[in-house]
Amino acid sequence: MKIYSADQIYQAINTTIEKNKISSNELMEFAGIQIFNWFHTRMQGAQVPIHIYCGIGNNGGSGLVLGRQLLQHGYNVHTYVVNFSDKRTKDFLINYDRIKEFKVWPRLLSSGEEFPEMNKEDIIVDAIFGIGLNRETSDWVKNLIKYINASDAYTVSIDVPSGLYPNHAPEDKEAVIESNFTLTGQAPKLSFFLPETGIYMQQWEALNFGFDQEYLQSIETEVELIDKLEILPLYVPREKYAHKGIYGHSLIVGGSYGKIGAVTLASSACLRVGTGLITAYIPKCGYIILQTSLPEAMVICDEDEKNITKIQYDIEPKAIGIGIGLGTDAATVKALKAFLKTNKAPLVIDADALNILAVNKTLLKSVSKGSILTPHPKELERLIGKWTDDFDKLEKTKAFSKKYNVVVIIKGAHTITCYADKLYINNTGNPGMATAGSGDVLTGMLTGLISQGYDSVTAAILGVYLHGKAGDIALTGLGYQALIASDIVEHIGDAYLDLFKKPEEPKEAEAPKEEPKKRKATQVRRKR
Ligand SMILES: NC(=O)C1=CN([C@@H]2O[C@H](COP(=O)(O)OP(=O)(O)OC[C@H]3O[C@@H](n4cnc5c(N)ncnc54)[C@H](O)[C@@H]3O)[C@@H](O)[C@H]2O)[C@@H](O)CC1
Ligand SMILES: Nc1ncnc2c1ncn2[C@@H]1O[C@H](COP(=O)(O)OP(=O)(O)O)[C@@H](O)[C@H]1O
Ligand SMILES: [K+]
Repeated sequence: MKIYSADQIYQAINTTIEKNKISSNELMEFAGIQIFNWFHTRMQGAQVPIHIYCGIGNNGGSGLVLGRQLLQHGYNVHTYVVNFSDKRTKDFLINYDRIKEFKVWPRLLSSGEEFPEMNKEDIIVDAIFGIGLNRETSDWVKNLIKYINASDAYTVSIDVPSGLYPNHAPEDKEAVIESNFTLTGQAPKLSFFLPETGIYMQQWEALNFGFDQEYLQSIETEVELIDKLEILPLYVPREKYAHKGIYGHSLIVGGSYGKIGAVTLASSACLRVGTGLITAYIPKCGYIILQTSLPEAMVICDEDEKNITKIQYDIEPKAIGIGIGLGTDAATVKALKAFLKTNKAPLVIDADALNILAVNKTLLKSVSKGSILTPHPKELERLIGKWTDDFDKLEKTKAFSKKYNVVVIIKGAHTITCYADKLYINNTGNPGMATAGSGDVLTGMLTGLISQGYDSVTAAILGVYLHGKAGDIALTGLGYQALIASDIVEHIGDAYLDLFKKPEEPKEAEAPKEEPKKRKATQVRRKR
C-alpha cells in the first residue's frame, strides 16, 4: 500500500476537486459521511455521549460534518471548536454554519476557558489538527490535549492523532492525542509506523475519503507499506524438476567461543527459507556443536579455536551472511578487512561485522554489490551517526544507502527496508520477537533468499515479511514472553504456506494482536 506524503495528499485533494468538478466542501462532506458510517455501523444508535473536538482547519471541518451527521441520526453529540486561530478555513466555516441548522451551537474553547466535563465511558472524537499542523501548539491547546488524554475515554482521531506532524517528531511528547483508533484518509501516514510517533495510536483504519483513485494510483511514493498483497507477486515458486544446485549455496560466516548458537540459528533459518546448500564457516570450537545440532549443514573451520582469523574456503557461495556471533577480536577484524577486499558475492552483514564496519568506514567501499546491512537501532547509529528524530533517521539512512549502494534494513517493530530513496515498511512481526537471536534468524533467511536468486531488495522485503509472519504464527499458543528465536525458525514453513491461504482483503485495519488494552499505550508506558 502506498504511503503518501502530506504534499501528495494535498495534491490529491486538489486534483480530485478539479478533475471531478466538485467543490472542496463536497469532498469534505463525502469524507465526513464515511467517518459517520464507521461510527453508525458500530454504535447502532447507542446514546453514549460523543464529544467532538474540532480545530478551525479542514480536519475540524470534517469533525463538524461528522457531528451534523450524528445529530441527524439522533446521537448524543457535544461539539467543541478549539479556537486556536482566527484563520478558519472556508470549508470549516461552511460546516460551522451548517451544524447550526440543528439548533446546535458548538461550544467555543479558547485560552482560559474551562474544559468540558467528560466521563471515561464517553467517546471522544479528535478533529483538532490533521496533516496541516505546522508549528508547536499554544500552551492552552496542549493542556486541552493532556486533559483529553487524562480522561481515559475511548478516543477516535480523524486522519491523524492531533499533534503529530507529517515529517518530524513532536517537540512536546505530551502534546499529542493518544488515540485508540485513527480513521485516516485513504492510506496510513508514515508517522504511524515509527517508534517515536507510532506510540500515539493503537489501531488505524484507512477510509475512502473520495480522493481520485486514478490519480492516487499514478503517484509514485517514496514509502510503501508491505503486506501479503505486496508480497505475493514477489514470490517465485519452486520448480518441479529443480535440484539443490538451482537454489544456491549459502555461506554463513560467524561465531566465536560462546556464540556458536547464533550461527546454528542463522544456518537453520537459511535452510528453512529454502537454500539448496549451506556451509557454516566457524572457529574450531563450534565444529561438534554445529554438526550435531544441524546435520544438514556443512562446516568449514577456521584454524583458530575461538575466533575467526582467516576467511578462506574453496566453495562458490551465491550469498554470504556474515557477522553473527563474530566478536571483534583484532585477528577477526583483520580477517574481515582482507575478506571484503576480495569477495564478490552479495553479503548480508549483521551484528559485529556492522560494528567493525562502523569503526572502519573506508571498508564500506569494499562491500560487494547487492549487499544488505541489517542494523538494529544502536548499530545503525554507529553507521550513520546520531539523528534528531525518526524522520531524520530515515533521511540519513537513505543518504547512506545511496552513498554505498547497499540495502539497509532498519530492524525493530515495523522494520523498514531502505534502498536509495525508497522505504518499505513491514507490517508483520510482534514484540515477542524482541528476544535473543531473532536477528540471527533474519540474517540466515535473507542469505537463503539471495542464494535462491532473489535480488537483494526483493530478498529484503520478502525476508523481513516472512520473518515477521513466522513470528506471528509462532506467537499463537506461546505468547510474547515464551517466544524464542528457534520458534521463528520452526514457523518459516508456515509463513510460506500462509501466503497461499485465502487472499486477504486489501488491508485497511491493523488487526489487533492481543486483547485490547484497557489503558492507552503511552499511558501504560508512563505508568500513570
Ligand atoms: N476537502 C478537504 O480539504 C478535505 C480535508 N480533509 C482533512 O483536512 C486536513 C488538512 O486540513 P488543513 O490543511 O486545513 O489542516 P488542519 O486541519 O490540520 O489544520 C491546521 C490549521 O491550523 C493551522 N495551524 C497549524 N499548526 C498550528 C498551530 N500549532 N497553531 C495554530 N494553528 C495552526 C494551519 O495553518 C491550518 O490552517 C486533513 O488532515 C484531513 O483531515 C479531509 O477531511 C478530506 C477532505
Ligand atoms: N517489538 C518488535 N516488534 C516486531 N519485531 C521486533 C520487535 N523487536 C524486535 N523485533 C525483530 O526481531 C529482530 C531482532 O534483531 P536483533 O536486535 O538483531 O536481535 P539479535 O541480535 O538478538 O539477534 C529484528 O528482526 C526485529 O525487527
Ligand atoms: K485529528
